Amino acid sequence: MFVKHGMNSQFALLGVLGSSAVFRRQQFLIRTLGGYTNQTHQNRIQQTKAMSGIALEADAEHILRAITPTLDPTKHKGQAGNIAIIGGCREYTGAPYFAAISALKIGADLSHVFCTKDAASVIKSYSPELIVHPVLEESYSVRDEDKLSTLGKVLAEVDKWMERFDCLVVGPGLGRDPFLLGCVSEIMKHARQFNVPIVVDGDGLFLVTNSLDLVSGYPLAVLTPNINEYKRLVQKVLNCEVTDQDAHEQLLSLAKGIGGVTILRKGKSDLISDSETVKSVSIYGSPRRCGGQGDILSGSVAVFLSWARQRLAAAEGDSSISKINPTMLGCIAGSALMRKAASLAFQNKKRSTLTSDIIECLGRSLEDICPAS
Ligand SMILES: NC(=O)C1=CN([C@@H]2O[C@H](COP(=O)(O)OP(=O)(O)OC[C@H]3O[C@@H](n4cnc5c(N)ncnc54)[C@H](O)[C@@H]3O)[C@@H](O)[C@H]2O)[C@@H](O)CC1
Ligand SMILES: Nc1ncnc2c1ncn2[C@@H]1O[C@H](COP(=O)(O)OP(=O)(O)OP(=O)(O)O)[C@@H](O)[C@H]1O
Ligand SMILES: [Mg+2]
Repeated sequence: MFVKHGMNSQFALLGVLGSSAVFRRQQFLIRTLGGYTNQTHQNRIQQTKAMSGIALEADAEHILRAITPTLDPTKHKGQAGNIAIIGGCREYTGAPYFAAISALKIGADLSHVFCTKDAASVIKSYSPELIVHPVLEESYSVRDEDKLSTLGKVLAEVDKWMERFDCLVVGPGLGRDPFLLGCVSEIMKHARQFNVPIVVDGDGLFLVTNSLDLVSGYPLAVLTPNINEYKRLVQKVLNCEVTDQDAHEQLLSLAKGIGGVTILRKGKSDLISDSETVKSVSIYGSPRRCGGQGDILSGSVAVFLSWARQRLAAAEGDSSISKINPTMLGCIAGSALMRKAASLAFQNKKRSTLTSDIIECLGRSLEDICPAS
């Protein structure tokens, strides 16, 4: 994992900061993100603004530049990210594919999909780039007396890989089969034990809304609800209806109510909160609402969250940025890139824009903001 590969010693840190490109990125971070340290005066001002409903547009392009790693010939495979999607069942094979391929297109080195057997061969046939594990089982394929041993096998398969993952994305195209969701709950508990960040989307949010303990109090959990998923979360946790008038306060309360997880509320503007602060991403975007855009977002957030953790680990010991929350950075960067790619794709394809067209624009969108060389 990044943090393991990260250079922890003081000597290494000086080496990192000595490189002018990296130093400039650190300065970006300090300038644009210092406000995330909830003890700072600036943040208290931001908090007050958030409470009064003023939009706090994130400086998303600066964040993208600050956390995107340079392409360095000394790096080896895996250091730019090893992402795993837990999703894909009989009904849905597109969603896990979209999330996994987006992670690669942005710059992750490896992208895995853990799905049901039915879904695996279909997903493999979409792309040879993905590493597909046909390990999950739905109720219809397991006899009651075999359920315990099947759960053990599923966990053993995922655990073999867990330590190597920089982030899990739980939920794209997962379905809602009770036995399958039970297995995924256990996978999430193991991920927490290994301190692996978890982005929860799609049917993962259906699971989590009914079992909040799976993420509650885990600072490396990110929830990315759409309009329906957000409504269900608000009803369950806050016991009220969604409000757009006090959207910031409600999001803060929701993130606090789930023990400080980070929530990215998708919509016309994406609103992001880690229970301490609220940021919005409104730049770019597309009027097309084709299915699958949220899956691109979840794969993107996983990559940027991993890169943000790596960047912050490299600056370990620098008190000015040590309290910056990597989950906020990952969400802001993922949201901005997804919206820029959607906007570019729409310029070309207009009404016929599809999720695959947006995925094709991810590389150029990042290149425009943060050139590879
Ligand atoms: N091409 C694909 O494979 C795509 C798959 N998707 C996946 O589709 C799943 C649902 O996402 P949505 O954004 O549509 O979710 P929403 O919650 O926005 O809407 C789903 C609708 O279907 C109902 N529903 C879904 N599953 C049900 C079940 N088992 N029993 C009863 N009602 C059920 C819900 O109540 C709701 O009305 C997710 O796993 C998501 O990742 C989407 O990401 C879109 C693209
Ligand atoms: N009205 C809008 N204007 C601009 N962008 C939007 C709008 N609504 C959503 N988006 C963007 O589209 C992306 C996906 O959001 P959406 O609400 O479609 O997710 P979803 O329903 O989970 O998608 P999926 O079909 O993949 O499940 C988000 O990054 C969000 O920024
Ligand atoms: Mg979705």
